[in-house]
Amino acid sequence: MTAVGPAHREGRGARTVTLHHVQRWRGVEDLPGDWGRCVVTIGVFDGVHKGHQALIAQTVETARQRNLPSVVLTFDPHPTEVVRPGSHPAQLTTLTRKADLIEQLGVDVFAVLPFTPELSRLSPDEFVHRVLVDRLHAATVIVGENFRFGHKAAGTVDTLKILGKRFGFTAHEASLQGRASPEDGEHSEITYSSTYVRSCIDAGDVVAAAEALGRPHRLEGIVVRGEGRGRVLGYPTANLSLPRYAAVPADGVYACWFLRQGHEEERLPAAVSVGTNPTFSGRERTVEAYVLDLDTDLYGQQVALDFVQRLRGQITFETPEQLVREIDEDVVRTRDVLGG
Ligand SMILES: Cc1cc2nc3c(=O)[nH]c(=O)nc-3n(C[C@H](O)[C@H](O)[C@H](O)COP(=O)(O)O)c2cc1C
Ligand SMILES: Nc1ncnc2c1ncn2[C@@H]1O[C@H](COP(=O)(O)OP(=O)(O)O)[C@@H](O)[C@H]1O
Repeated sequence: MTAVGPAHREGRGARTVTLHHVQRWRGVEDLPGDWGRCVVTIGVFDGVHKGHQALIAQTVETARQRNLPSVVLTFDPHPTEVVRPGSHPAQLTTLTRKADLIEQLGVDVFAVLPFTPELSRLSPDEFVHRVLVDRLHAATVIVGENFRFGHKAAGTVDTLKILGKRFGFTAHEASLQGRASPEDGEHSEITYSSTYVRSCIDAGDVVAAAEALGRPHRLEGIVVRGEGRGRVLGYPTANLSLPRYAAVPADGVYACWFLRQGHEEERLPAAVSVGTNPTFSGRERTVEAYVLDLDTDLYGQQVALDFVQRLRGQITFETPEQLVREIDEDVVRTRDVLGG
């Protein structure tokens, strides 16, 4: 791990937290500006899918070869929301999870730029000058083939290359391709995108989403109170309060892994319902997990669900007894899918 500046910095509203020896920076002021050169990749990286993973791996590898620190520069909130308020796309990963996933890829620095209207108005030239040159001292910039930056998304990889000549860095574009599976050979490359993963999740195809992500899609939330009906039915369900833009799979019933903060070594099978509880004429769309092999109070706990397979759609049953019989079957199917 390359040492890059002090572990903790306090600046005008800027925060730095060091976790697992990886530096996390927030805000332009927080980027040191007084260190050597680096290899940087820039993007939103929502989902950290296989294409992102390949791009970040290339950045880490290039940095190692040149004995420079590797930097992942990302934005929060999603730029689309700032440019067109109300248009935030479904979010595949929270900022914290994104940081965790990216850190696992071996980067030295995870830097977040708050995406403000002011930042969105910087021309490509200004962005490069202020952020990449003045602050980061980029030696090499590696971005995805579809990368756009600066006011009105006017900047492209070619813009970076031209500005690189002027400011003394090199720019490279990396394809966002990943191999479908190692045994499929070299002709099975597919281009991954966050939009594609969102559409899989939206359609309930969590298997295709997992294939593109390289791991199951995860929803994280806090367990809140529901109607108090589940326990009466014999199937108590932990109802998740989710982050605002969370990418929720299509209504239906899913086999998931259930994880709890503070119990990191444990993952339990769960039969999960996504929908409005039409049998009871519910209105609110909820995500509720019946956790197999567990009987404990979960209210207020931070939990996560990894979506492995869709079992069926939501059904409006005529009686609660019919619903319970179907949930009996869902539990059997969940064990079949997840094993154990
Ligand atoms: C595995 C599973 C499958 C479910 N399937 C359906 C369904 O097909 N139709 C439906 O109306 N509700 C379904 N539900 C949701 C129940 O109606 C809901 O869990 C119950 O009303 C308890 O709600 P509460 O947690 O708010 O008390 C399902 C729940 C689980 C755990
Ligand atoms: N195996 C389990 N799966 C899910 N929740 C459980 C389980 N065992 C106990 N619980 C507790 O029961 C609560 C759910 O009971 P339920 O009657 O459905 O109430 P609510 O409508 O408030 O969700 C959960 O929030 C959790 O605290």
